[in-house]
Amino acid sequence: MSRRTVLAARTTDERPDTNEIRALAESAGHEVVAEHTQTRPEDATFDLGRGKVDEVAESIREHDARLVVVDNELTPSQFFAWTDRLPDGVEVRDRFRLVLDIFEARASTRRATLQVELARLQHELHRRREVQGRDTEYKGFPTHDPEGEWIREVKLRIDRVQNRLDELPEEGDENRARKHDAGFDFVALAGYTNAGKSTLLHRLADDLSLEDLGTGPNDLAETVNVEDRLFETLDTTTRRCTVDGRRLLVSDTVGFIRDLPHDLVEAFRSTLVEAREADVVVLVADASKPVDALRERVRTVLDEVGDGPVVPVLNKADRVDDTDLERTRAALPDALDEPVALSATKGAGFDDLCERVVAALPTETATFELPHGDETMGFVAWCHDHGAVDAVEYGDRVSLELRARPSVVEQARARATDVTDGAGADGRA
Ligand SMILES: Nc1nc2c(ncn2[C@@H]2O[C@H](COP(=O)(O)OP(=O)(O)OP(=O)(O)O)[C@@H](O)[C@H]2O)c(=O)[nH]1
Ligand SMILES: [Mg+2]
Repeated sequence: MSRRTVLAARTTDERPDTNEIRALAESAGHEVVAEHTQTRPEDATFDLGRGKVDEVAESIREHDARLVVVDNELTPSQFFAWTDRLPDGVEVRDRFRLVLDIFEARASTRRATLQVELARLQHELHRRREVQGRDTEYKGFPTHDPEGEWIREVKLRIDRVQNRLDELPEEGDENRARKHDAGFDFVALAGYTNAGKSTLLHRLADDLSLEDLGTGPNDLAETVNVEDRLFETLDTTTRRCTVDGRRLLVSDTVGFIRDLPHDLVEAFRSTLVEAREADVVVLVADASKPVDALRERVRTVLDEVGDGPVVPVLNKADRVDDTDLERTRAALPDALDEPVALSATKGAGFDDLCERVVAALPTETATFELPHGDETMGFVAWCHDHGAVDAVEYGDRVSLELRARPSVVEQARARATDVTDGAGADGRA
């Protein structure tokens, strides 16, 4: 529900940057009418100082606001202290609850809905544990629970949701191995929320007019028309494309955000596995962000994506001039390779990206020489289906150069041996 909203943000040693929390509040559908910031250590009662909380309360009256968003994670007691200090009927959201609200509103698949439910319950469990045994009676929140009954009840609900999640069909390791053997390479797009991952995925698949594995026809329109809706994608979408003869399964993943609440990260772990298990991760960053914010965002994502090859992308290059782009390039963490500058909406930089992704894939090459015959033709067709055939020549014998995943090349060698053995001639692999 949309509400007139006042923001409150505190950081310990620098002026708080409210851009992100504002974008989050707006993504949740709220109208931000005022903001109040403070630089100081955390106050145990409110997080911000008491005087600042009173200033926020005053601002709420003045602007007739109904909601306060605090850009930190509040403890249960801070949460209730805020509610007590504000005019009646005004609600409080901290960063966690706001992000959860957005996730809840966006969840459109059964998996995403259950994952959000799991995160909410886990958070509830932590809160209950925190207030367990305290004397204070928080509004509507029982604290006297000597038998631990409320905690048991939440745990039961967590088990129930977890069981339902476990029952959903998984893209398991077995499936992945089968697709690898069939010649598919896995590429994951990972990045901060709103960096342009979904736009890039659509462009990659559409530009090459390749088969779409299961996204609705309207989701591009939705993605492109709405400016800066955070956490647009909550479930993994996978599309197929062929680049330089290699067949890729490219997955979009849920976006990251600074301080993404731990319970949410846990709940969405299966989506993140997509990035961790990929052959190559394309790390998408929004080049139009200020350099410091961008570096921080890239680090946040890097921490989560595992140790495999990473191709960094500076997307939205259309929004910055060359000087700024160079500055951004230089500011990326040293551990990263040179980034690819790209515009997913304008379609620039795709050739570079494709080249870099293919170069990062696990690859082996082999040359085969085989006798003419039906079996060899079958072998040639198999190679085309499972990898990139860089050359085929039909001379005295058929000669073929294959470039593919090492496991595919291994299968090809076995098949070539069968062909030559069957033909009673010697083949060379
Ligand atoms: N100017 C410009 N805008 C872009 C570009 N790529 C994406 N956008 C816009 O950035 C916004 C976010 O794009 P998405 O593709 O939804 O971002 P995402 O990374 O999938 O976001 P989440 O699903 O929330 O993690 C949309 O409004 C896009 O139109 C680009 O290259 N240039
Ligand atoms: Mg997305």
